[in-house]
Amino acid sequence: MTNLLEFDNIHYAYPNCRESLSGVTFSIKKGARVALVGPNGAGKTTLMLMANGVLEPSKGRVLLDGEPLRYDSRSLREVRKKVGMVFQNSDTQLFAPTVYQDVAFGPLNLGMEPGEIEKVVRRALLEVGLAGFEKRPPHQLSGGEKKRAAIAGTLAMDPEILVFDEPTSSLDPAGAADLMELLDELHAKGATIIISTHDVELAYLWADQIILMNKGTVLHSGTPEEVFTDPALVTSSNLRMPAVLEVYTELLSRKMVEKTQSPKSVLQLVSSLEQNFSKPRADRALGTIAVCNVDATGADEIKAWVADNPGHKRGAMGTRAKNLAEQKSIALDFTYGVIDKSILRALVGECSVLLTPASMVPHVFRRVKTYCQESGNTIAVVPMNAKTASLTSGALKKQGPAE
Ligand SMILES: Nc1ncnc2c1ncn2[C@@H]1O[C@H](COP(=O)(O)OP(=O)(O)OP(=O)(O)O)[C@@H](O)[C@H]1O
Repeated sequence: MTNLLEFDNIHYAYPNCRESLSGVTFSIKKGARVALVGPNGAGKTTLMLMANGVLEPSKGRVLLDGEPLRYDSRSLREVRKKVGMVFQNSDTQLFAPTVYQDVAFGPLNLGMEPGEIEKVVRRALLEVGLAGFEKRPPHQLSGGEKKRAAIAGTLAMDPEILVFDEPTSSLDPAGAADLMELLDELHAKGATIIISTHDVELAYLWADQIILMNKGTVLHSGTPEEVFTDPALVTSSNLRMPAVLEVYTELLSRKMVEKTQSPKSVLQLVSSLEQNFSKPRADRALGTIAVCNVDATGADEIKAWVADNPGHKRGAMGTRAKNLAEQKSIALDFTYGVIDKSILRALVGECSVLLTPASMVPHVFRRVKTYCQESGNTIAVVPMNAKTASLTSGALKKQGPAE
């Protein structure tokens, strides 16, 4: 895979200050999920502002698609079409009298036709779960809604790379989980995503590349496992190990689990323990997981299915699925980490149904299938209807049948 974005020996000092970035070098591949991780003042925000040319390095180069960034206004316009930035504080990004006008601002500046603007604004608002919010003044929105409106403004430009500074910092746990699901959806549709965070749990679980920073330098660029299983590296960046790894390390030292791939989630940790204490048994009755594509299934069909299957736990991924559940008074058992939770329930013989947007259906099938391959357990994952089944062929082709 080629490098989409490269930082080559970047130095930067704010006026009359000492250097905030000192010789930062790393690259990002197309389609990556990257987390810049580091303590306060590490230089994460400053580096992100380099990604779409808001700041120009005092020394070194930023390369986009192999081409060094140029800082004249015409070149910067092109860069900002490709690299969208969502700031930590949404209030600095939202300024128009209505949500519609805010989201339309970028496309309007690009000189898009009014008909086209309307299309992209409606699509962006639908994507972030804010359809119907067009006329609302942004300052009256909740923190989570403001964040989504700011993301819609960026999506309206259809960027290839999305950069989020501390995306979950002002959100409650449910809001943060919703937002990360939205990022997963955008990633599933092909976006390259970069976030900054000091939340090690989130970075460890979500990213496939970690850029560990401290004091304006990169300590390490590598996989989450490489970074977070190295206690010296974690300590040198004033961070701590993710809780699940800390528990795993303790269990390892007591020989209560075998040394295998480091667990990323409670599910994987439980699987390691289970492998040691009770080998998976072919005769054990496991629950099934039904998956429903909410983008192509009528709300009444879903409600009827749920009524016909009262024993199933219910989970929803993404705002559209959660909104639908709320509108139709479908009580949810899982609203975050839903795939892992449904697998955990299946392991004790309980069935679940997951309501998900179309883009996440193949992902659910792949995740369950991967779990089954790794654990030796066999959990059936089934499409709720034909409109969901049609989305699963890619997932099944890649990894063989799901059941
Ligand atoms: N506008 C500015 N003027 C002067 N110095 C700044 C400015 N913005 C940031 N700095 C300094 O640059 C360094 C890096 O700050 P930066 O905000 O990039 O770090 P960060 O890793 O994003 O921190 P946080 O996690 O707290 O947001 C810090 O020493 C900070 O004081």
